[in-house]
Amino acid sequence: MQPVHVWIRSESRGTERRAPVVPGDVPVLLDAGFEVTVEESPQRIFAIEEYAAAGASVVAEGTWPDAPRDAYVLGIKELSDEPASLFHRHIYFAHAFKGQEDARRTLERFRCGGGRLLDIEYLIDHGGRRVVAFGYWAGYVGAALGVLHLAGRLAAPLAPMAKHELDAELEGAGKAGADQLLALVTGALGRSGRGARQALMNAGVPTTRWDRQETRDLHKQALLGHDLLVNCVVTHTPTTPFVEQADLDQERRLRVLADVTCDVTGPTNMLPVNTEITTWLEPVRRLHGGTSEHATAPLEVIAIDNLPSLLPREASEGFSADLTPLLLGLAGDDGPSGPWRAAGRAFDHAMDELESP
Ligand SMILES: NC(=O)c1ccc[n+]([C@@H]2O[C@H](COP(=O)([O-])OP(=O)(O)OC[C@H]3O[C@@H](n4cnc5c(N)ncnc54)[C@H](O)[C@@H]3O)[C@@H](O)[C@H]2O)c1
Repeated sequence: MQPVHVWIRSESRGTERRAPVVPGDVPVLLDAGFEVTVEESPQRIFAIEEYAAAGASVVAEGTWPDAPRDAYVLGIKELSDEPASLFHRHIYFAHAFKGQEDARRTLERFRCGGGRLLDIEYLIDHGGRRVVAFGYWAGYVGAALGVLHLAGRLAAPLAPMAKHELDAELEGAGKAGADQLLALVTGALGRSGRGARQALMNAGVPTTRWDRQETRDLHKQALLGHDLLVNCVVTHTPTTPFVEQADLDQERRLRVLADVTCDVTGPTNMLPVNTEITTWLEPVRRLHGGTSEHATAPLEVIAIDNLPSLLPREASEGFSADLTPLLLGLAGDDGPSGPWRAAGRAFDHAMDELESP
């Protein structure tokens, strides 16, 4: 077994309250012989005292550039802009392998310092499936926001909350008439689809579930016959979109799209009537004013790309439960386990692309 040092850094984004490993999972790493260091953080949902009580070493916020060279620096979202060169092995969601904004700059920083990026999005199993993701709580919050908006109970700006507060709102919405709504979840068998179904169940909203099989021959009228569509589909092959511009002038019951997938500019956007995300400040945007001819209501969209951050405690707990056993795989005598090797290959590929003209 190889000695491993995991350094949990503070998040650079002020609204990011989640943690990749929760205090309750620190002993799992310590018992396996890991060294665990945690940076202080003003916004993290878990107090630093909880990490200290669990046995982690505590250091000041933002000190990871001074971490021992062999430490794995672990976070969730983007790094701070400094230092310019990165020489550690970093584990986080960098969104830097598909030509996204800032991708090149991020990769250049790794090249400059000789560090490595093990992007959590690229931790996959033999079947190519992601092994750790925030999907469940994204679906839960996405569906909840859709119901609350339809019930006239969504107050902006949004802010991180506790699950019991959100559930109380959902229950209230159900009692106030949301249980008369009809919801459709697409991608219903996936991680976020399951979360969405649970939130709708908590609100008492009758829900239709569609996954690949049910959308093979898309029944557009059936789709438009729901008040709320919660889209949780992941697909890499362009297929018939669920809602297109031409559908909006049709007679329809559909009033709100809660787009959990948020693939708003991608070639496989299943809701091409929308091409922009919405935000915590303005969670809902109007896409169509409705038609007098059919007496149809306006159509609105909620497409927030950081939904799990609104339930930071539950999102962190679920994520940590999946990530912690994987971290143990960093210590293998024969080198890191399969998912880490897959993430390493994705990084090498991205760096090769960077070099090519
Ligand atoms: N908005 C956010 O804050 C947020 C947070 C986390 C994840 N996400 C995104 O949510 C999406 C869902 O993630 P997940 O973890 O639930 O994925 P998942 O792979 O667990 O589930 C996707 C589901 O889509 C189904 N599917 C694929 N093609 C379909 C089709 N044509 N019709 C119907 N169903 C189809 C699959 O069978 C699967 O059940 C991802 O794009 C992810 O990046 C968004």
